[in-house]
Amino acid sequence: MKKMALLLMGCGGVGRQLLRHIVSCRSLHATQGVHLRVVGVCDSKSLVVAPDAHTSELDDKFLLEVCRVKEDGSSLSKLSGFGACQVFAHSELTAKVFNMASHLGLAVVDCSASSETTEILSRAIDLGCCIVLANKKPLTATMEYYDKLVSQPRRIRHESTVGAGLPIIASLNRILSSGDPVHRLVGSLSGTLGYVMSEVEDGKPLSQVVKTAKSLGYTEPDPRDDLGGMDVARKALILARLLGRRITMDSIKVESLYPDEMGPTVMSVDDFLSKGLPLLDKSICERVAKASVSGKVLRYVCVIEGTRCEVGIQELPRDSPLGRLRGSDNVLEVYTRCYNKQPLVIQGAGAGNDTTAAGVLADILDIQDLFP
Ligand SMILES: NC(=O)C1=CN([C@@H]2O[C@H](COP(=O)(O)OP(=O)(O)OC[C@H]3O[C@@H](n4cnc5c(N)ncnc54)[C@H](OP(=O)(O)O)[C@@H]3O)[C@@H](O)[C@H]2O)C=CC1
Ligand SMILES: N[C@@H](CC=O)C(=O)O
Repeated sequence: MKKMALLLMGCGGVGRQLLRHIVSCRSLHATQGVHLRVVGVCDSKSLVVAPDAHTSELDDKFLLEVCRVKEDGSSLSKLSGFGACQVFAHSELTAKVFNMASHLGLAVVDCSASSETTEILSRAIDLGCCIVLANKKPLTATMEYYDKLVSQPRRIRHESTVGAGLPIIASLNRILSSGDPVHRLVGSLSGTLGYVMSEVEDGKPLSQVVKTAKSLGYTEPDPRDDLGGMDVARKALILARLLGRRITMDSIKVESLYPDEMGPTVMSVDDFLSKGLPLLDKSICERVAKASVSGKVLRYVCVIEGTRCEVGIQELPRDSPLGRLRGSDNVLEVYTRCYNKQPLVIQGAGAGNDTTAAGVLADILDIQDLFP
C-alpha cells in the first residue's frame, strides 16, 4: 500500500471538508492501493502533529474531532489532551515541516487564505516536499516566489486555485505542453460574483445575496476580496503566469464593486456587510436594470490576451456563454491554435467547500506516484 504523509495548513471551510473527504474515501483509496496519512494540521495559531510522524498519524476519529472543534470556531489548541497528538504554537510550523520533510516524503497542503504560507511552501520545495494549494496568495506573490514554487512541476498541484474543482489548470497544462499556443482566455471566474450577479438580476438586494454567498462558502474570508475583484485578479495572474507572462498584480486592471471608503483599513468585515453593502444596493440594481433594457446582463469577466490582463464588469448578451451562467458556476473559454474559432469551454461549479476540497483531494492523489 502506498502511503502519503500530509500536512494540512488551514482548517476552515475547505480544509475541514478535505479532512472529511479523506476520511470518507478510506475504503475507495484502499482499493486503489493508497493511504493518506495526515500527520499534521494547523490553523492560524496552532499546529497539531502525530506523536511520531514517521510511524503514526492523526487517526480518523481525531480528524473528525478537528473538524468539530474548528466548526465551533475554536482554536486547534483546544485539542490538547485529546488522543496522543502533540500541540505546538504556529511559530513552530517551519521547524516541524523541516523536521518531517527531512525524514519522510511529505505533501504540504495549503488550504489557508494567508500570504504567510508562501515562505513555508517555498522551503518545503527546497526540502523535496510536494505542495498542493487551494490558496492563491503564494502563487501571486513575487515572481521570485512563483519561480521557486513551480520550479519542480511534478511536485506542485494547484487546480483549486482557479475554478475550484474544475479542470482548468490541468487542461491548460496539457494544451501548453503539446505546443499549442494559447492566444486568449475569457471567463467568469468568481463563484461569488457569478452568484451575486444572477441573484441581483432576479431582484434580490446585493447586501442580502453577498451574505448568502458567504454562508454558502463561496466568498473569501473577507468578501471584499471577491467584490473588489482581487480574488479574480489573483486567478487571472495565476493563469497569465501559467501562459508564461512574467507579470505581477500591478499589471492587472481591476474593477472594484465597492468604494475605497468601505475598504479593509476603514471598516471591519461585519461593518462592511451590515452598514457598507446596503449603501450599494440601489446603484447595482440600477446598473442591472440599465443593462436589461438592451437584453444584456452584468458579468464580472476576466480577459487575458497578448499583454492585456484585466478583470471587471461587462454588459453581455443574456444568451451569450457568459450571460447564460447562473449561480456560482464558472466558465472559461480557451482560444488556441487548435481551438481557434470554437474555443475549448470549461464550465461548472466554481466555488464551494465541497467542490474545492474535492479538487484538492484529486490533486493529492495525482502526485501519489512520487511517494513510496
Ligand atoms: N471556498 C471556495 O469556494 C474556494 C476557496 N479557495 C481557497 O481556499 C482557501 C481556504 O478557503 P476557506 O476554507 O473558505 O477559508 P477559511 O477562512 O474558512 O479558512 C482559512 C483557514 O486558514 C487558517 N489560517 C489562516 N492563516 C494561517 C496560517 N498563517 N497558517 C496556517 N493556517 C492559517 C485559518 O485559521 P483560523 O481557523 O485560526 O482562522 C482557517 O482555518 C482560500 O485561500 C480560498 O481562496 C479556492 C477555491 C474555492
Ligand atoms: N471566493 C472564490 C472562491 C474560489 O476561488 C469565488 O467566489 O470564486
